[in-house]
Amino acid sequence: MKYISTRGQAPILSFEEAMLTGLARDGGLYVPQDIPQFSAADIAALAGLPYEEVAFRVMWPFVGESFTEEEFREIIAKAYASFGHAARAPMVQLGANHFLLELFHGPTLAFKDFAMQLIGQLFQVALQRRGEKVTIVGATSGDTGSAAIEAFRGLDAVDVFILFPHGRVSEVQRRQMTTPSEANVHALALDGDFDDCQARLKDMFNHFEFRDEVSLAGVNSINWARVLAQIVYYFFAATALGAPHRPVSFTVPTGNFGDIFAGFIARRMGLPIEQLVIATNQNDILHRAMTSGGYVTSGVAPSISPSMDIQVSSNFERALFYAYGRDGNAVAQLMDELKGQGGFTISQGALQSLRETFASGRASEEETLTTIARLCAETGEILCPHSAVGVKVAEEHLDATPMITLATAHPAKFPDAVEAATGQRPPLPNRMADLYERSERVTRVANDLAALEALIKERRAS
Ligand SMILES: Cc1ncc(COP(=O)(O)O)c(C=O)c1O
Ligand SMILES: N[C@@H](CCOP(=O)(O)O)C(=O)O
Repeated sequence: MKYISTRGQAPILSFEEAMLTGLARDGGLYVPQDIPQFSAADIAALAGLPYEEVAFRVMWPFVGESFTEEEFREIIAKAYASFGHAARAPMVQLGANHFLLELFHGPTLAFKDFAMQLIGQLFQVALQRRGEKVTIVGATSGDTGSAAIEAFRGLDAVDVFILFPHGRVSEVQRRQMTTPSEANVHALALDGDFDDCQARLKDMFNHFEFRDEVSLAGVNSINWARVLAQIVYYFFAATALGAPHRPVSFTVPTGNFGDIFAGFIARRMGLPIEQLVIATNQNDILHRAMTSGGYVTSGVAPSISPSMDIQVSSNFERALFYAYGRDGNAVAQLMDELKGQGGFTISQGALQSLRETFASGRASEEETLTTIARLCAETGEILCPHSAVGVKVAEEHLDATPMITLATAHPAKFPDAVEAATGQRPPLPNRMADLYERSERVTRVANDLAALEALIKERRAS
């Protein structure tokens, strides 16, 4: 299996190379040259298997020559061993035809652990084999950062620097990033929003002298391996509800478009997904783009679902690549317009293609709070605000097909919003009950590329 860039001008890479490279050198994102196809029999055979076995069968065709089968099975086993639920991704029923897939039982209580725990193991094996070290720089609106730190803390071959927007993540998210004491972990609070963090990260990747000097690697969902790991739970959940014999729909709380793009790939692999619904908070650029065809940035408004406070949604580029018939030049032109003019218009053909796959909706702050309160009263399920955005939008798309909403974080990560809605403050699991007592270590940084690069060069272990 080989990987190509969405902008068509970067070297074609193997899975391992694409994983260690992160952003393509033409500024694009890596996607598989061909998408493996699963027959109805292949899909039916997944029903009832343990999560780890589903993970192996779904991901193996994408990985092939980069790892041996034995290595890859062992990596998967280690990745999910620390999850706090035997099913890894349990599903609960919310209504007659509505299900919630709980993706928050990993070590940092967010869906990011599914991919990050796997990537941590993959990086270790690959770097040890190559005798190399890397500098990981990540941008986070709260959850990617803590999951990355958890996956890479204490590893000799990796320094991990996480940029998060100062004052715009929840206290639990911040503490998860600032309390690890390992010398290879560096939490950086940037004066700006998540889009600024992600823009500086991409600037670093596009500054080849810096990139090569520090052996820059990325673990945001710009990294194909992140998307790959997230495809698995679409198959796991859909087969639990009767796929391939019965189609299902998914609603996904969306920010950087990585999670829902994994659903798009699952669908292209043959999984019968009827509706794939983008659920946004008040930062609704994706919903506006799907409705009007105009992808126009307008500044981030802080919300009670802070991990989705994003305007420049990285993985939308991957969806555009397919909507434009895999035309890298067209994608590169749109991305130039986004950088230069703050937006672009999606062509009629591409918009139609996107609408054939994706539906969309938005939840206001008020609607998010009332959804948390109502679900708690009606079902006893306490939702985090991101999952509540998903549930509210899913309810607008219910029909005869079972709808699965992705619950992307544990409510205890966002206790203020949950308390405002329900009067209850959800407790942290026992293993992190002392999080508020641990001492913090963080560096406040300006939104300045040169200063950030200098700090990273100085801090990383040479
Ligand atoms: C809790 C939570 N929900 C939803 C999202 C949105 O996911 P994506 O960025 O893959 O669209 C994020 C962050 O990415 C998140 O942390
Ligand atoms: N919501 C994310 C933003 C970064 O997304 P990623 O999936 O591209 O890593 C976060 O929590 O950091």
